[in-house]
Amino acid sequence: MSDTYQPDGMEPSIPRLEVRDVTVRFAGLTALDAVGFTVEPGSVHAVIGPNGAGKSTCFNVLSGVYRATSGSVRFGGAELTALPPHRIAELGLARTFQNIALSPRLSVRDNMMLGRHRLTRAGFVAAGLRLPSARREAALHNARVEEIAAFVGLTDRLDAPVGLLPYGVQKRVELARALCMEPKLLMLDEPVAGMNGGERRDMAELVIAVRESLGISILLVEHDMGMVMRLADAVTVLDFGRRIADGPPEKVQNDPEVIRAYLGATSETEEAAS
Ligand SMILES: Nc1ncnc2c1ncn2[C@@H]1O[C@H](COP(=O)(O)OP(=O)(O)OP(=O)(O)O)[C@@H](O)[C@H]1O
Repeated sequence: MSDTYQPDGMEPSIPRLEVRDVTVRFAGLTALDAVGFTVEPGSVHAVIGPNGAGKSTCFNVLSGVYRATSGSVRFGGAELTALPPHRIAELGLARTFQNIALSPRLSVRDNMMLGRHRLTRAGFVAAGLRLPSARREAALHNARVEEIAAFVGLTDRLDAPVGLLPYGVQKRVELARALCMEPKLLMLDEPVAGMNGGERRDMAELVIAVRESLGISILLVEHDMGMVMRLADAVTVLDFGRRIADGPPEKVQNDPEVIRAYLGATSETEEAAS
């Protein structure tokens, strides 16, 4: 991993993300019930909770995939709740997905180039005709992709088709592609799900490196408690769509309602399995 990676073309200021009273209803089911939290600039903020608590719904609202029934999400001066996903991405929110969402036949380089799409100025025609301006721009994007690949430790995989890479490396490519968007807020949906111990440690180190090198905010949904407690500056806990706790990890970890929600979830799972 290189430590020379620097922000590129970013405004120096990272906006605060303010989620206020967000409610999402699906035909009779309240997936999020007046949920609120704030992601401070440059912090790592985790959203945790038992299965079905509303974590993915929350991510989907922030990235514009789902529309909130009510409530507000502000990123600096911008209200996000009425915006489509590509506009939210343009404002500097980039995300990864719980299930890998890469093009498996394309190389790592091409998948990362797709992440640069919103930053590409040359029009379709100029690019198609290979005009000098478009070629110069492509070269700059390629150089940036190589820089980011070096940072996340993917240099020797750049030309490999993503589908042939081990799972842990594919998750790393997803994160690299999100970084290619030059985000101000990086949203990671279960970044270590399905990984073995070594891969988990590598990913945790990478998240720390992103925060330290770039100073961007990171919002994390994660089941791995060890990872959350180690990485997060602040934790929001959801249960049945409601926020039941919010604060620094050590405070949240000892909160009786949080312990009850997790123990309840465990005993229900055990009952279902028996
Ligand atoms: N598109 C949808 N249509 C209907 N119900 C949905 C939809 N998406 C989520 N839900 C419901 O909303 C609730 C919250 O789901 P969500 O996936 O946000 O939880 P989660 O905390 O991410 O769970 P997990 O940890 O299992 O991923 C669940 O009851 C789920 O079934």
